[in-house]
Amino acid sequence: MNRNDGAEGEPAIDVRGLVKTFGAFTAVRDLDLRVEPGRVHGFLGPNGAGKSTTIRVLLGLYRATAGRVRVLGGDPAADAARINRHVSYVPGEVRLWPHLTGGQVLDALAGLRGARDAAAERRLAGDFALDVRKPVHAYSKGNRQKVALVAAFAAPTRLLVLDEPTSGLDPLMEEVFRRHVRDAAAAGRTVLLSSHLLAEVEELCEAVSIIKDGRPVEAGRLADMRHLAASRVTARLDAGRAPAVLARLRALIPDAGGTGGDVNLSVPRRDVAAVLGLLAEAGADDITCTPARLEDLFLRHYRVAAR
Ligand SMILES: Nc1ncnc2c1ncn2[C@@H]1O[C@H](COP(=O)(O)OP(=O)(O)OP(=O)(O)O)[C@@H](O)[C@H]1O
Repeated sequence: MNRNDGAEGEPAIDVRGLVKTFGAFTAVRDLDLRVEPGRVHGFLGPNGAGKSTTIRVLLGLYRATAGRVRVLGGDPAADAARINRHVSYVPGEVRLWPHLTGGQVLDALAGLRGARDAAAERRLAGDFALDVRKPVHAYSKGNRQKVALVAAFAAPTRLLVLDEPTSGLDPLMEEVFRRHVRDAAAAGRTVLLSSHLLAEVEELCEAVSIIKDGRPVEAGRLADMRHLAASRVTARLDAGRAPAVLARLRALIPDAGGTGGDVNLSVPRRDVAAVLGLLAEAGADDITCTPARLEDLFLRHYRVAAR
């Protein structure tokens, strides 16, 4: 398989109507996931939402119960070995051969893949401050994760599937990780990133898919989602005038309310200018406007999931 395999412009990952059951339990239902080539795509959802299960189907480790799954133009259920030569995978909990050194693990992984870029491995091990001479059993969780990340980024692959890859990394190494994700995308590689670090997702991902209880709840470009998210507007009004001003605000924000003269509003972006104008005209003091944070949008989905 080379870069020209598959139809031109075909998504790197194209999942339609995926269902995965374990006995009577349905872990994933009716999931669509489309990841464009050369993009960093966030895959989000609360614990147990079905992210790792979906990823295992993409890698050919689990067989889909129903649905259509295409990875790099192929079917992982039929062709996992061929597809996975072009895929780097990092799980959240990295298990390695305990008696090998980090360097020997890198040798073994490259041997299994049949392709290697040793210079890139050395550079990455340096960036991640990984001592490859140590045996795996002497590594911390973070260091085991670094071995997997060095192997993943250094391998000459087209797709990186990263399942909570930074859960053991300290903030400095997390920054090194982000730099390499950006470099991978700049080099035309595709990244599927499952993460609970919403700031990481917000910084790295151009698009996200959010799932809960195995079902898709939101998918799209982050720029569009930011546009949909609401800004927070607060202000202090003269208590006597507050009821009249709130009545006018309700024409724009139906659930606008306040205690005494304090107002605290969640305002869709398109209404921000009108609301600020109205408050200024009403002589409000201490007006603040905090732009939409994607984290609020993500957490809303998480909270709904927790109910
Ligand atoms: N092999 C299995 N057999 C039975 N149930 C499973 C199996 N693997 C996963 N599940 C169940 O499927 C659901 C989805 O699990 P999954 O690990 O895919 O979630 P996740 O989104 O990756 O969660 P987390 O963020 O906690 O890693 C969970 O309820 C889990 O218990």
